[in-house]
Amino acid sequence: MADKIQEFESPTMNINLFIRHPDQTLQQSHTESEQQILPVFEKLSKTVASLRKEQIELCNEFKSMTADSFLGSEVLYALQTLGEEHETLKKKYQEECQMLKNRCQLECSERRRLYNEVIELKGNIRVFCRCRPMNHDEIAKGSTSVADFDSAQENELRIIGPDSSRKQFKFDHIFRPEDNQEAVFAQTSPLVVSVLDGFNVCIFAYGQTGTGKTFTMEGSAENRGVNYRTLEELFSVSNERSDIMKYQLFVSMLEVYNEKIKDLLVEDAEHPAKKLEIKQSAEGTQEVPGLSQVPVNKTDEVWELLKSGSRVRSVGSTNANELSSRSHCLLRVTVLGENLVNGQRTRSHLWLVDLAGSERVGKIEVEGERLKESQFINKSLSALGDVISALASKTAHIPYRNSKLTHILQSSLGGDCKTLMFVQISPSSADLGETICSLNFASRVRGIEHGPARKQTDITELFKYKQLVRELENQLAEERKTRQKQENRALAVASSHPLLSSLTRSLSTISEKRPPLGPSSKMRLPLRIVSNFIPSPAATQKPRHFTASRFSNEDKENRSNFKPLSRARQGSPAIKPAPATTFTSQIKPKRRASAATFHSEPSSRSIRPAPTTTFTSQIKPRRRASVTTFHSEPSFSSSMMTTPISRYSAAPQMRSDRVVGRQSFMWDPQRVRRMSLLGPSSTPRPMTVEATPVAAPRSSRFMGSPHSHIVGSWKPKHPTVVALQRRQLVWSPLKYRGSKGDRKPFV
Ligand SMILES: Nc1ncnc2c1ncn2[C@@H]1O[C@H](COP(=O)(O)OP(=O)(O)OP(=O)(O)O)[C@@H](O)[C@H]1O
Repeated sequence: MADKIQEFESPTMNINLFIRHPDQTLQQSHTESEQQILPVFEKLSKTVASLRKEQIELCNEFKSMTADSFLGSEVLYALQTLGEEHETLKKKYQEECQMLKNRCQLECSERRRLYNEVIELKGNIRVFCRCRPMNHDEIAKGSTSVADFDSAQENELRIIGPDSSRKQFKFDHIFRPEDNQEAVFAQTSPLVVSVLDGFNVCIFAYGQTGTGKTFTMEGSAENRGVNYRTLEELFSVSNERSDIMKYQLFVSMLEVYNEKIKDLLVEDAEHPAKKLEIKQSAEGTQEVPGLSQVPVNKTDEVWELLKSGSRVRSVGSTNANELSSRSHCLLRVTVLGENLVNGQRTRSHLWLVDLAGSERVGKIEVEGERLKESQFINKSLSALGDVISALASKTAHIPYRNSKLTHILQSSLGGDCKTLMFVQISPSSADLGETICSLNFASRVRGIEHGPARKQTDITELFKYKQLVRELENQLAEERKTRQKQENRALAVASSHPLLSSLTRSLSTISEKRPPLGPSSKMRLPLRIVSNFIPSPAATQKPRHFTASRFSNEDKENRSNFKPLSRARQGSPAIKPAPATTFTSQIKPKRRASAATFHSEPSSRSIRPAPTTTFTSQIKPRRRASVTTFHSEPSFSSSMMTTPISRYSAAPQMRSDRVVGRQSFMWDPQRVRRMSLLGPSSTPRPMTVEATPVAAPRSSRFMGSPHSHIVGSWKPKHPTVVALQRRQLVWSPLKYRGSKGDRKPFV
């Protein structure tokens, strides 16, 4: 039994214990009962064996088990499908994200591009004019309104002179006295929003004291101005864009008073801990280390902040304004932007500037401290004018550092920055002079942005004409060569024949005396004159005559009459008209023309048809004309004819205002443009301007006309020559000579 027990290793201890009971007495006593236990034991053994077998099977089964053993094929398929779907969706999501990212980038750049285009079209420098209502004082004193608004022309304004003449001004927008702050901001908001797109923007209010600069920029609690509305708009737009953009806005407020910078947002602005200076950062931007920068998150906190800043601002009483701003107040809004999709970050500034009054020192009768303030104000406003002028003429050096005002605004004036100027005016007849000055300055600022485009057009035209001239030159040279060869051949044949020797000699003599095929070297290139004279269409239509009743600021002719930004107003010398003008240009081939000389000739000496104005050109080969010579002939009736040069000649910025006798002077279009902006005069422009210089005796050297027989005998064949000759604006002595005196060569 024991052996049997040993034979079977019971799977359970209980069974073993039961079988291997050690008590011998029990063993003996149970001997009899063994027979009874045996069948049970066998039964149990069988059970154990079967269990053991089952266990082995289970073990094997377990060992051979895989994932498939647990799941049915449907479940597996479903899982596989889900996995694939998951992968597809993940891929799609990633693609969508990429597309969104690209779209955001595209939208951003597209928005920037479109906005840039609009601004480019409208001009990077935009000018809005705002006329305030008449105040009680002015009405009480019996002043009348000089501002005449045309309901049909929204952006035009006429100023009525003392003699009832009207001077017309045109701006990007004109706000009338009845226009409220909301209307003003509606026009301004597109520009301010571009700061959220990463552009630097500068908005400034310019004008005489008491015309509403502070009203426009700051406003009052009931009539909030551009500053507050700007921040309100920035909050609103940044909220709209919150799903793709995150913005942080900071506000700084400072004033430039007597060329010193004062932080208006510190506790004790009157006693600053440190002197504030402008420093250039590593990125090249202008920073004011130590200037407080307050983060702003909602409109509620902004108004109080702005008010606290303006309370500290330097104001003083002048006879022109009870609370006159004696400093330039600058509010800077710094925008930090982060594109949540592509992580792109931007940092841009918006400057909102309330300039100090631009009135004349004499006008406000200041002295002492006020006078000193006014001088500083004058200086910085002049510097601002210089910067704008230099930006317009695209000169390499922009004089930003000439004043604290321009230096601090350096990163926000010029380049692809957007600039908006509010020119503020008073409607009162008592302020007429100042109003005209402000409007003239604003017109010049507005005219600036169209400069480069005009210049390009001119360059294209010039290039076209130069090409034509070059073609003509080549053609003439070719023809001359061929002709020379023919003559040489004929002479050689003639000289080889004894009977013709005498004739050969005669021919040689004739050949020497004979004119060349084309015009002589002196008059060969009349067309080169086109590089100097590209008369404007107007020049061929009607004379320019500025009178008291007609002085449109649209007319670029009045550049000659520009007044400066400076308040040191002086009268500009009026240029007296000559009764008639003959422009005689002597341009020598292969030399460039860069200067002009005027000549005046008494009528008695004139040999040209009296009623016309004649351009005589002499061009010598292998010289580029560096001097263009002008003659004025009193006998000619077309005294008002205007050419580009004659226009410039009338400009005070030419090195010679008047032409006396034969005189040469250089002119530089950039200088003309710059000086025209800030010329020496700042008084209202004279009502009459003549474009023609004072007549002076003409040099006899230019009295003679090209030889008629040459002109008459030479007929150009080349289509370019023929076409060029037909052009009205190109004067050719050949054409004139061929006219037998009955044709007017230049009208
Ligand atoms: N468009 C307007 N509507 C109503 N009131 C105006 C308007 N413009 C200006 N004013 C009022 O004219 C007065 C002078 O305006 P403001 O102080 O803004 O002039 P300013 O040009 O800033 O003068 P300064 O250069 O001396 O600081 C203020 O009382 C102002 O409320």
